[in-house]
Amino acid sequence: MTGSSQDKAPLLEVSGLSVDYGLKGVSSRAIDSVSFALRAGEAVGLVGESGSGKTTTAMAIAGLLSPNARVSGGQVCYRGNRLPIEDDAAMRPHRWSETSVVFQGAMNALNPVHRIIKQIAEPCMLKLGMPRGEATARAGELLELVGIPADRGAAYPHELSGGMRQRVMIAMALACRPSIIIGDEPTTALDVITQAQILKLLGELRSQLNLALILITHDLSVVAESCDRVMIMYAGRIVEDGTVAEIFAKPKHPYTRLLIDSIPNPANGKKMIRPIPGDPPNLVNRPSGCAFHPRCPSAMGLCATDVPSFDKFGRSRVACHLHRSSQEDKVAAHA
Ligand SMILES: Nc1ncnc2c1ncn2[C@@H]1O[C@H](COP(=O)(O)OP(=O)(O)OP(=O)(O)O)[C@@H](O)[C@H]1O
Repeated sequence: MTGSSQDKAPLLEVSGLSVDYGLKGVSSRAIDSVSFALRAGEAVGLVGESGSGKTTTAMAIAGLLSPNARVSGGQVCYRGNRLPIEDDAAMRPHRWSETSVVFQGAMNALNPVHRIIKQIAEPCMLKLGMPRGEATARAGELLELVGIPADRGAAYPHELSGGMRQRVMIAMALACRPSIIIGDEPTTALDVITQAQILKLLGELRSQLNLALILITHDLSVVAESCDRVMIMYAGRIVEDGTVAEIFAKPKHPYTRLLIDSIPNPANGKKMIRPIPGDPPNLVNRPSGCAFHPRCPSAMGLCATDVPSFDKFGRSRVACHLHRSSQEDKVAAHA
């Protein structure tokens, strides 16, 4: 963990960010009032069930929202400057520059008919204005940086293993010298050993280049190994945010507790992922109050009517009616 980054001003500040998708005339809010800050060199895990809004949050920050998405509120500031995230054209110069994304499934993202060196050199030419020779030399350096000998640059994507292709994707993401890398399930398609190697590489690059990392995953054990902090998302909102040590030792939100409980642990005989009972909510028809209340084992009357705001606890924050300084007393009194 890197406690030293704690005192520095944020590199990225996301405030009240909301994004809606329009589909067949129906609008649904995919993320709602998402706020957080990210410091240089910090690694934050973004965790939640499928559909909780992790990718939408990432795409809004990176300027890669799909055409049917609309930023309906909030702002994103990079080094104190507001990014024009609601304007696709104005966002173009920022794309892949300040924040880059490494997606899962490199085979789909790479062009099968171009040598990998060419694919890495391209963003150096297009975004950094480098002449071809200089861009090719930089592409070779980037390959070496991600652990691939530069002379393998002549290979086509199908000639590389899945892990090597993911390393190529990381090299491409680094091409324009970003300060933030978002890994959107970057190791999901890989076997366990290759997954560990790619996570190790991201960790090494992070300290070598002082990169901030947002790691999107369903897998809390990946977060525990690779991140300083974790943010838990449910139905488009962050419900808990804190250091990995705090959240794993003392999860406050019932959803976080169930997520942690769902991790298999052969040491105590829990061999399979234990799914959380119930289904994630339909975002077109979001439950009132706390969106988790219909599935929450600890829900109270208030949870069905009032949206919980954040309360701070040390370096963590949680949005849950069970955990308000005043409410904690009430709950304890009725226990
Ligand atoms: N292009 C789109 N058009 C319409 N709805 C979308 C689009 N992309 C995402 N959504 C919806 O927005 C919500 C959030 O999706 P998002 O992909 O951000 O969640 P996620 O947490 O990243 O999920 P996953 O883990 O499955 O990738 C979901 O209800 C999803 O169906």
